[in-house]
Amino acid sequence: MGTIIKHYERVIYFMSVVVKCLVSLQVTEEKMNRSLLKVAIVVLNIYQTIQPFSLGPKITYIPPTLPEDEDAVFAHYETGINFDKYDDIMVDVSGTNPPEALMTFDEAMLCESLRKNVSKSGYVKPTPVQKHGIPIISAGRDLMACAQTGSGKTAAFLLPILQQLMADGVAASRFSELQEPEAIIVAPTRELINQIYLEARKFAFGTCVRPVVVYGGVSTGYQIREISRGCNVLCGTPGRLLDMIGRGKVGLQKLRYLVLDEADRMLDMGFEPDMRRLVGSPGMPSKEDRQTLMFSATYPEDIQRMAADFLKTDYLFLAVGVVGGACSDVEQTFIEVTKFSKREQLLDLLKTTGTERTMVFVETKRQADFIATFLCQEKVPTTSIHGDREQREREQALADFRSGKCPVLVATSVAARGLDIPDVQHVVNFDLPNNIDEYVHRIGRTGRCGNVGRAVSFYDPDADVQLARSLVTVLSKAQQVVPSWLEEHAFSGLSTGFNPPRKNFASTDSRKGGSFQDNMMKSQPAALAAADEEEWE
Ligand SMILES: Nc1ncnc2c1ncn2[C@@H]1O[C@H](COP(=O)(O)OP(=O)(O)OP(=O)(O)O)[C@@H](O)[C@H]1O
Repeated sequence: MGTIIKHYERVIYFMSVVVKCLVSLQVTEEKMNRSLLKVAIVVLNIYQTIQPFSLGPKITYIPPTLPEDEDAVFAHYETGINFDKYDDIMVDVSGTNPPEALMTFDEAMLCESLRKNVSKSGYVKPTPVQKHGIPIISAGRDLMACAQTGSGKTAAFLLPILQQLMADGVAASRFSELQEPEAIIVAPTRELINQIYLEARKFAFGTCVRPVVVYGGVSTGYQIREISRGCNVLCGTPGRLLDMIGRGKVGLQKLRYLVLDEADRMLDMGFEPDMRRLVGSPGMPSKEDRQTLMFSATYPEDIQRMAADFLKTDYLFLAVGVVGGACSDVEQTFIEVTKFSKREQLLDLLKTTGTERTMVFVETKRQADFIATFLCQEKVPTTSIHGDREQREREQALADFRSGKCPVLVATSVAARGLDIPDVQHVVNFDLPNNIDEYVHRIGRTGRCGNVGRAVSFYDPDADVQLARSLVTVLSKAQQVVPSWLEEHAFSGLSTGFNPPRKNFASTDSRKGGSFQDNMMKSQPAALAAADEEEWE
């Protein structure tokens, strides 16, 4: 019986690979007729259903070698016309004796090579989270920070850490079996941690500090070799990090900094046990003996609990902007649709956006494949990213989207969280998410770093009414026009029952007594519906 299942599985696996190839080659209607396409999609669906039960092939993927030339390392975003508006964002720092904020990068007293790297990255002026975060971290304080999407959180923690490591002249012992990094950075998704690594690599360029990244979907042997070549800053997704520690490749004796980025997402994705295992790993310095930094877009009760457990009692709390609020540089529009009209509406919309980079969010992996195939058929160069695609395909999809070869990227939420891709002008919520935090994160893929962007959401009254109130609140707080029909839905009574506000959400430090309760902003704790068995890390 087992053998029959294995054969069956192999056939289905083989067919699914063929379908995926056809999809990625953008096979169009002329080459493959519609009925064949339908059969192909059914096969793919069957494969996706049975795949979780199979052990799957051994992972052998090795990512392409990164270019070493300066132009590639320092390729960056141009800051947008609204970059200076960041200065008007409300900032709240609480806790005892916070250090003074800095106003310029010069005041950060960065060492020469780091200063040069910051300038080559095109950074002229720090963003608010950097102005406040850098001195707090440099002063050795633990930090819990909440700041809006695209506002420069990564550099806020990387710069002071790298500065300290460079000032202390750390250098990784090359070609040693066991590496003992001074800093560990954890983030929930492969793409996000890779992005953080690229930023670290950029700022550490030409210095002795060596960052390394580890995440799922890539050959473990390859990553072990990368670590053994020297590792000062280890960036990783939770599972792979624990794996490397468990295999004795990474020791924690020298650890000075522990950074948990997108902490709320890590909890939503069920990584709390992994986080607790990490801080309880043998050799992990106690919280008194390490500096712990947590970044989160929201500050619900479970994050406060984690902050209390992981951070020193005198940690500082930094809130930049409306926590959980949308970036006002994104123009948000809503179109009332029915489930059956969405596809045609999407096509109409994409015809107006032309070659501008557009991310289309859908709820499920199946839907992502289906919509991407549909768009390719309609001659819109499209690629897709979700947890069922192999790592090689995920990285290729991002590369094709970045380069503009495929200006449309269809994605599930989890795969696209935290992505920082230049020139994403549009975000389309083909399916609205079922919680408001997710909505804010998705639309934050555009309008980054002072640039303007546009988000269009398809609102299906049959499916999305529970989100209406939170949407109205987000729109009003971001000074956007609220359509009257959306307001009607929001206050129709239907909206309330299904969308209980998340308790204890505070945009200020809960140790002050949670003075500001922003109930309207929240929906269910984000046990992500779209998460449907995605493989994140
Ligand atoms: N001071 C600065 N000047 C110019 N560009 C900056 C500055 N700080 C950050 N950036 C750039 O802005 C972009 C967004 O930064 P980053 O990804 O750190 O944002 P984020 O706050 O982590 O966003 P998200 O919450 O969506 O993950 C990056 O491309 C980064 O290099």
